[in-house]
Amino acid sequence: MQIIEGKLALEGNEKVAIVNARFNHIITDRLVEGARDAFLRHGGKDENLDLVLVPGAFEIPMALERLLAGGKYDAVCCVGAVIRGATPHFDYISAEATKGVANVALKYGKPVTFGVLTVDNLEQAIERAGSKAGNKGFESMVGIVELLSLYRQF
Ligand SMILES: Nc1c(NC[C@H](O)[C@H](O)[C@H](O)CO)[nH]c(=O)[nH]c1=O
Ligand SMILES: CC(=O)[C@@H](O)COP(=O)(O)O
Repeated sequence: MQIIEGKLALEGNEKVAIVNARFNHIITDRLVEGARDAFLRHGGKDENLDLVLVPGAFEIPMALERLLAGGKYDAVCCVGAVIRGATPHFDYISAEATKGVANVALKYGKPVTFGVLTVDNLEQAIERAGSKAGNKGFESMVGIVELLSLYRQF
């Protein structure tokens, strides 16, 4: 049986964008740090990494669409933090961000990962932004590294 999988190493010439939602930036800034760390530690060059800032998670899909349509980037890592409040707003923002990113990714066939936290409270967000539950930004960029290697094979 042939197993086709990506390597956890960049070639060094890949151009990648991070789309970050500023909302809850106390959290999302940490996700960006994790994503950048992963990119550099897996062979990426800092001059090949761009950070695109949008107001909130709801705006991530449109920024993703414009970045991929422009053809400048080999992959896009999306990060954000949607934290449940007192109203159903959380459900709408989370759903639209998730489905929007998925739909755009399928349209362009380039590596896109979803590192947007959708959590019930700030403590859960902190745990996933560089503490006891890891860093979702780092994890999402590792996914980009793997997909860039994988998609070269087919
Ligand atoms: N409550 C959160 C938001 N809300 C803002 C929306 O994402 C959007 O920017 C606004 O509705 C204007 O279109 N965004 C997050 O990223 N996280 C939240 O917890
Ligand atoms: C995810 C959100 O939009 C949330 O932060 C909004 O809080 P609230 O539901 O209390 O207005």
